[in-house]
Amino acid sequence: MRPLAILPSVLAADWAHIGDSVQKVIAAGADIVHLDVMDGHFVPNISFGPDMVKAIRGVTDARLDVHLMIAPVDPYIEAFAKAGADVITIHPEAGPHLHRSLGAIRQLGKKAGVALNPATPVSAIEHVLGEIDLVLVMSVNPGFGGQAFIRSSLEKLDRVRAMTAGRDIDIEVDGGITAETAGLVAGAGANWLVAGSAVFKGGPTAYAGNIAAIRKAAQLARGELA
Ligand SMILES: O=C(CO)[C@H](O)[C@H](O)COP(=O)(O)O
Ligand SMILES: [Co+2]
Repeated sequence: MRPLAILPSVLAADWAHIGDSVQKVIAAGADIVHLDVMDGHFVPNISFGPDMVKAIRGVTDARLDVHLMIAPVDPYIEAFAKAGADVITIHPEAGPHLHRSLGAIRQLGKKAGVALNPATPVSAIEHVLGEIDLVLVMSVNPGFGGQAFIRSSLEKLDRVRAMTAGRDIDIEVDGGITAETAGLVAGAGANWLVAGSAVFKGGPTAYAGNIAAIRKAAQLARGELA
């Protein structure tokens, strides 16, 4: 089994104290930081750009997982790589040549991911399996935190697991992940669990308990706990 990771999405962090929030959530047990970049065009919301990634890079050595919900994506890949991303994930709909964009990410020395929207078929990754390090299964429609988990993503995770079996590819799930849904997605094959609202709810004193509850549910589903 591939290592389990819990990734807080800073979309739900305290943006007035972003550096502090990120450092506290890492100290509370988070494994990797998930950064949602939205352009108001590919998705109906605007978040932040490479300068925010650079600022967060400046306050932590933790891995940064940058989820690009922007189109066109190609002109911005290098800026996010230079800003300090470790993983860059793109949507197949965001550029004309997915294979080329993935190659560009790896050329910059970064891990490359493909994100599948709820309506995007798993076949979108079939011919780029050799070019990716990660598949991100969206379990909400992209654009906002705090949405309800879409259950059909469980079947999609199953299919992604079958398609990527035997390859060095992590399976990430993003949207509506809580202590309740974490076990379901981990049981269906996800090993990177993104959670925004469910990690940051209750403020800094609650981060450790929130992360532990998500991790425990996932570990139970993976058969790692009695
Ligand atoms: O990519 C995203 C939205 O497009 C976010 O990563 C995701 O929604 C996380 O937020 P929450 O855990 O609150 O659902
Ligand atoms: Co995301």
